[in-house]
Amino acid sequence: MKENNGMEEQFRAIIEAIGENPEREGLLRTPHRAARAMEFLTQGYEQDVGEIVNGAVFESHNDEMVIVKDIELYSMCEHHMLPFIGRAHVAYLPNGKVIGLSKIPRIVDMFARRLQIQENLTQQIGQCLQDTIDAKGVGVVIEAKHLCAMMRGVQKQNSSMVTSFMLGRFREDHRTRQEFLDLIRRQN
Ligand SMILES: Nc1nc2c(ncn2[C@@H]2O[C@H](COP(=O)(O)OP(=O)(O)OP(=O)(O)O)[C@@H](O)[C@H]2O)c(=O)[nH]1
Ligand SMILES: [Zn+2]
Repeated sequence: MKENNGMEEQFRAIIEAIGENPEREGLLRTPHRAARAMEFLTQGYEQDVGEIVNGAVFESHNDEMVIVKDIELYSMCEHHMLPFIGRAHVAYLPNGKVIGLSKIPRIVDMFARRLQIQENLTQQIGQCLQDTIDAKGVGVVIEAKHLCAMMRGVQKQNSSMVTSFMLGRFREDHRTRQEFLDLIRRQN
């Protein structure tokens, strides 16, 4: 964790700028808490994929599609610094190698814990997985709700954004893409 990088003072200034009193009891430790929270929510900048994957790439002759679906996703939009929240579905076709199951949600979190737009987040997850296991194809779909469009702005509570990124066989072969989309739509 970064120490004393000025964030606490900046949060104190924001509290003052909105007309609140940073000295009142309930807000005394808020700059500290908010800075810690922001550091957590942006810790993806400090992480790298080598550390996260930690060598958990295994040889396998299985060449059927692997899907990890319904990965909870919490990120922050880079335009308003408000959360967007949803689910990521990640699939790949192995090419002699598979990745440790837990590593896919870890890769999702590494990119989600940065300031993002959903399209770039989707692409970065897919490209990172491809670079790590050299798969025959990779597919990523993210469905998310953006608080910047719910709490403020257009104030639409029921719309969500769906983005996808397909590489290799998922891009070239519509049956592979369809199989992925069908499997993530199923309830179980
Ligand atoms: N494509 C994309 N747009 C996003 C994402 N997150 C937020 N936005 C949009 O970014 C845009 C920024 O538009 P601006 O007009 O510069 O900002 P604004 O005045 O706050 O816009 P409104 O949200 O429409 O009030 C808005 O349309 C947001 O809905 C995202 O992940 N992807
Ligand atoms: Zn936004």
